[in-house]
Amino acid sequence: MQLQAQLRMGAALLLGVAVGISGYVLPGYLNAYRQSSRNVQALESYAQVLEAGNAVSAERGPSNIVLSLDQDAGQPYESTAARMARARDRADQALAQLSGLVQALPPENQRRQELLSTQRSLMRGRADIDQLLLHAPSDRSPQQLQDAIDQMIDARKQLDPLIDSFYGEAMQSAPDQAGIVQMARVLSDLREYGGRMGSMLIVPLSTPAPIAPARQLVLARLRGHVQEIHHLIPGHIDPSDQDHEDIDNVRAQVERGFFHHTLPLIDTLVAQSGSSYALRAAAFTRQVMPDLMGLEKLENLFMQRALIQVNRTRRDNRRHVLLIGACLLGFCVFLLALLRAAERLVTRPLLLARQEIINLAQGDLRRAPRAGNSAEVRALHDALDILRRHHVNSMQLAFERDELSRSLRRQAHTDALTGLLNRHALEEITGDLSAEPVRLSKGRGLILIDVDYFKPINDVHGHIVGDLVLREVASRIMRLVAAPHVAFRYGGEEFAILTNGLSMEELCTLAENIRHAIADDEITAPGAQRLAVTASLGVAKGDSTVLTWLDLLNAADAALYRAKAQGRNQLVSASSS
Ligand SMILES: Nc1nc2c(ncn2[C@@H]2O[C@H](COP(=O)(O)OP(=O)(O)OP(=O)(O)O)[C@@H](O)[C@H]2O)c(=O)[nH]1
Repeated sequence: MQLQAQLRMGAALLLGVAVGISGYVLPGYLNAYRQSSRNVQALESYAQVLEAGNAVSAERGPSNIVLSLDQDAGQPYESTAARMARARDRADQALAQLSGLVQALPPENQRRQELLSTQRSLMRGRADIDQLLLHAPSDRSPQQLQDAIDQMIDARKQLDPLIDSFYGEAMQSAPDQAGIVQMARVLSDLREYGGRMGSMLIVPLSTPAPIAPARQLVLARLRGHVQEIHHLIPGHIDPSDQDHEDIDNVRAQVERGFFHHTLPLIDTLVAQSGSSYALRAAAFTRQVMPDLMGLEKLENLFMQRALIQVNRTRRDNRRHVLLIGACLLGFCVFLLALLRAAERLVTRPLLLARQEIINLAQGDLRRAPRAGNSAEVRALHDALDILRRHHVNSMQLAFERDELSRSLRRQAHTDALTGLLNRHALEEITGDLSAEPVRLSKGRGLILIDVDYFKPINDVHGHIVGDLVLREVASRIMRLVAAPHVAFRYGGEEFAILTNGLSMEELCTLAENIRHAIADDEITAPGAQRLAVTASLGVAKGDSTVLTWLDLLNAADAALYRAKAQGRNQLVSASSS
């Protein structure tokens, strides 16, 4: 298997393991993240419904002041009316936000219905109040006043099922925040019960008049509830938690304000029913409102604390999910980079080196393109260079050897004295005449030339002059013999011309020309001696009786013999003999 494929398989295996581990760990964190997101949502919804409840409760305070408008109010009507308008805005905003939450639910859903009836009830209460405000305080009947106040209390009551429902959801979604969720609910209830008790005193204090027995009963019951849930608020709240010093302070304010001021004040006023009240309605409301706001403030702090906690958990879970995802992604990128690096640094250089080796083996000595710069790859390239140099040297040597061999071969076939091909070269063509006869190919002819009376030249003029005569005779023969005919020095003072494609007549003409070329001009020897040289020639051609090289040689030799015998300086053809 290829290295690259093996690397890819290894990377895929590692990736599989990484994905497996992530697949094992990630769902847990993902679920935790989803759960914490649901917790955040449930707590935020719960905080909104509590705010809506508080806002609707809080609208009663300024409304009560506006409605009562007694002499000791100490504040101009306009500023109190503006305060009521702000309270209405706050309630509208809170209900609108809540409406946004339940808007997605189907119209017949319980929550939507409860919210709608709250809003309707609140609108009725406001309409009653606005109607009463059209009259002077002295023209407002106690019953109309009481009805308007009761309508506002009723509007807040309409919201209770919605608060219960979001409370249940928050308790279920964020069980680890159950203590805080419950505490916020307790504070919200205290705020409403306290406000409701106060509102029930407005008409008696405004009129002034005794509190009706039925209302006294309701007041006693509400007072009982408040008493009951008072102990659910711890005296000190999580003192180890440094960012909640505020909570502790506000908690102390609530204890001082609501439990030790508002409640005793209500108790006193209820006890004064039937006699004269120590306070009028507006003054009473102004005293009580800050204590009720303290309860709201404490509740908000609790909810903020819970939201911070669940948001922190959600952020932690999201960070874990992102971290695992990023690790997986990073690992994938790392593996890809590793594969690419392996391809660039190892596989590609190896394949290119392989191609270079193949090229060298095929005799291509050019340097092929290379890749990679690691020490190992550089060592491989060095080895390739060594191989190339060795190859170049080997080829150089082989070339020189071939040259030498060609030169030796040339020398072996050349006659050193005359430069003509020698007898050995002739035998390369005719074959070994002493062995199996070799058949003549068509058109072959042979002229044998023997210098006449050469021995006396040697004897009289010396071998140096003899050699010169032989070179001159060879030179004259060469001038007349051209391809496809070839001249040889056959031995001693004897020459041979192997012809191809000549008729006997053409052979004889050539032979006669050669004879004339030798005989017609004297040869000048050193010392300006002039030597008359002649030669005898025997001519033969392949025919029906001359079939082999040996036959041809014998026929030419016999003709030459006769030329000598007949007086020399002549030619004799085998056909004429
Ligand atoms: N200078 C010289 N002489 C050679 C060479 N080769 C052979 N010879 C001489 O050539 C002579 C040949 O003499 P012969 O065979 O008697 O022939 P010839 O004297 O030419 O007489 P005919 O052929 O009968 O005319 C000998 O004396 C050889 O020594 C050579 O390369 N150089």
